[in-house]
Amino acid sequence: MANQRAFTLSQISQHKSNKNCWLVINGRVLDVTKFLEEHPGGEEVILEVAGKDATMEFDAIGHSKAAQSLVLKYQVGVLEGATVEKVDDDNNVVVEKESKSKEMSAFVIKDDPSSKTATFLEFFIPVVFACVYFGYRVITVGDAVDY
Ligand code: HEM
Repeated sequence: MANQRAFTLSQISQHKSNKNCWLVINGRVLDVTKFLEEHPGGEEVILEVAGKDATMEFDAIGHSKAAQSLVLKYQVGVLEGATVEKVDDDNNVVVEKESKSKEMSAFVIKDDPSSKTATFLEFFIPVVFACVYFGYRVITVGDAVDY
């Protein structure tokens, strides 16, 4: 599991050289020192945002899904106060079981006894009317038949 230690922006701003380079992307604090030389976009662009929140710059490039997954590899913590989405190994956002059940509760039909009575009446009243109507028809049609 990725490191969840919380850092403030002022702590992160202490790491902005090519020997010690941190930045924030989507609330994740990344130590990208070892990645600088490997970065396909060059180390200069990263050094320009070193020690800062680089989410806007990162998103503006339209980094591939592979690049977004690579971000997780360099995570050393989270930005204090930020909400970080949990992701699985394929970088898909993981929906927490707790929040799932909260969403689902909107669709749960409460076990309310008064709603059971209402359902029963909704079914029973039309049946009674149908029986009365057919009974009436049988009697009146029977009367009308001329033997
Ligand atoms: C840990 C953070 C980062 C990772 C893992 C990363 C990864 C990558 C990768 C894999 C590519 C190749 C293209 C792609 O697959 O999208 C790329 C390209 C690039 N990245 Fe990053 N990147 C990071 C941060 C940044 C930041 C903060 C900036 C800008 C301030 C930036 C600017 C660029 C640019 C300009 C390119 C070249 C795009 C092109 O040639 O079309 N990257 N990056």
